[in-house]
Formats: sequence, structure tokens, C-alpha cells
Amino acid sequence: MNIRVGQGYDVHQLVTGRPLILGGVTIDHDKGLLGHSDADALLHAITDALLGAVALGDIGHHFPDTAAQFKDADSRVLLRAAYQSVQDLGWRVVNVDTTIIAQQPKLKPHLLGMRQNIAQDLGIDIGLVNIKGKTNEKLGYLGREEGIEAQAVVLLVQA
Ligand SMILES: Nc1ccn([C@@H]2O[C@H](COP(=O)(O)O)[C@@H](O)[C@H]2O)c(=O)n1
Ligand SMILES: C[C@@]1(CO)OP(=O)(O)OP(=O)(O)OC[C@H]1O
Repeated sequence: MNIRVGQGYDVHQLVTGRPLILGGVTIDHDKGLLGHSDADALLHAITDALLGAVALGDIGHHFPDTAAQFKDADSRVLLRAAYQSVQDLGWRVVNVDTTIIAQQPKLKPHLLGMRQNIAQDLGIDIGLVNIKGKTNEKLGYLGREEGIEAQAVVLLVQA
């Protein structure tokens, strides 16, 4: 059986006047993430993990932040497109494990919705998608609520 592992990371700045979107869920908060797209750091980390597992580069290579077509893009669309490229090479996701590092807000009430979105976009059972929320114990730029970081690991098997 052929298997592959992929790892992804993303961070976006938290600013006023932007919506906070993580895992495709819009979270009520006084600040949101800044980016060329909707700046969904969690979905970007998963997208990079998928692409990384099959040596297809990274999200910026496939969806450049210089391209007008990706301005304010829905990161679920980018995730699905990246996963299609992975599937076209004969691979499918076994499971996804992720961590979001956010000093605020509390993510726990939103995790189920995020998992549902990701499971739907990858066509897998929700039990194969995990999201862990962490503060940064008030340390550094994450602890000062200047940004939110996400990390992801995916396992693929040859379909
Ligand atoms: N933005 C966050 C951060 C954390 N949680 C939950 O709180 C637990 C404790 O977090 P620490 O960073 O203090 O270890 C964590 O395990 C999460 O369950 C959260 O929901 N949202
Ligand atoms: C997604 C893209 C494209 O809209 O823009 P951003 O929202 O800035 O996100 P980033 O994590 O820098 O990833 C790559 C970009 O090309």
C-alpha cells in the first residue's frame, strides 16, 4: 500500500474591518484575518498539506496572490481545487489533523462546523477530520492577538 504524509502551515494578520473565517465558518469577532483571499488560515494549511504530500508545491504556486481571480476567494473553492489535483494523481485522504493557534476567540463552539465543511470538501467522514484549538499563552505576536496560525497534517493513500 502506498501512503504519503503532508504538512501545512499558515498565518494571517488579525485586523479590524475584516471577517474572521476559519474552516469556512464565519466567526463573530471584533477582528478578522487579512489576506488576498478570505484569509482562511486553516484551509490554507490543509491545502498546503495536501499539495505537499504529492510534491505539487504550495498554495501560492497554484493560486497566486497576484492574480485578480483569487482576490477575496473562498478558500473552500481553493481547497477543493487542490484536492482535485491530488485525486487526479490517484491519491485520496485517509485523515486530517490540524491545530489552530488563536489567543482569542474561543474556537470550541465553531469546531464542529469547520469539521463538517472540511469533511464535505474532501468527501470524507467527519470522524476523519480533527481540529485542535490552542492559545499561545499570551506569548509573542499570536499571544498579542496580532494574528492566527494554523498547522495541518494529512495522510494520503493511493486510491
Ligand atoms: N482559541 C482557543 C484556544 C483554546 N481553546 C480550548 O482551550 C483549551 C486550552 O487551551 P490552552 O492554549 O490554554 O492549552 C484547548 O485545549 C482548547 O480546547 C479554544 O477552544 N479556542
Ligand atoms: C490564497 C492566496 C491567493 O488568494 O492569498 P492569501 O489569502 O494572501 O493567502 P496565503 O496564505 O498567503 O496563500 C496564497 C495566496 O496565493
